[in-house]
Amino acid sequence: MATDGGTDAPDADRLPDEAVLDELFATIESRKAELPEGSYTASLFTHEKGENAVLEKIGEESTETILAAKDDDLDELTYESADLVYHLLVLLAMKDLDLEDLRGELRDRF
Ligand SMILES: N=c1c2ncn([C@@H]3O[C@H](COP(=O)(O)OP(=O)(O)OP(=O)(O)O)[C@@H](O)[C@H]3O)c2ncn1[C@@H]1O[C@H](COP(=O)(O)O)[C@@H](O)[C@H]1O
Repeated sequence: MATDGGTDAPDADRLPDEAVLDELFATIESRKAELPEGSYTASLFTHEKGENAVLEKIGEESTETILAAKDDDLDELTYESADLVYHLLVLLAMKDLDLEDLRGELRDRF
């Protein structure tokens, strides 16, 4: 897991679980705007091949998620799912989409 590269990240011990996705996305958007050195997330927004790198990661993490599920390894499934969701959120931010777009799409399916 990446270390925090800035001062805007929430205190994980005090953050309610239901706020984690919002805080993660806000951190990703902050990295996109401020591009701090040493941040893996920022590197994805600055690298020439950043979009391809994210797409490749989504492919890799999807495969690892599938393999964990097939192995019934629930810890690994949780870990790989988190990697997958993180990279998916980076991709949304890269395309100027946000969690509201995702929530709206899901809400429309109810
Ligand atoms: N949730 C994540 C997160 N999940 C995965 N990653 C990074 O994604 C990269 C690729 O993941 P992998 O699992 O593939 O890691 P790997 O070590 O290359 O392993 P392999 O699969 O290649 O063997 C690693 O560098 C991970 O650290 C993440 N990097 C950051 N975050 C969040 O983003 C915030 C900002 O982090 P910075 O990127 O440091 O600014 C952090 O506080 C976290 O909340």
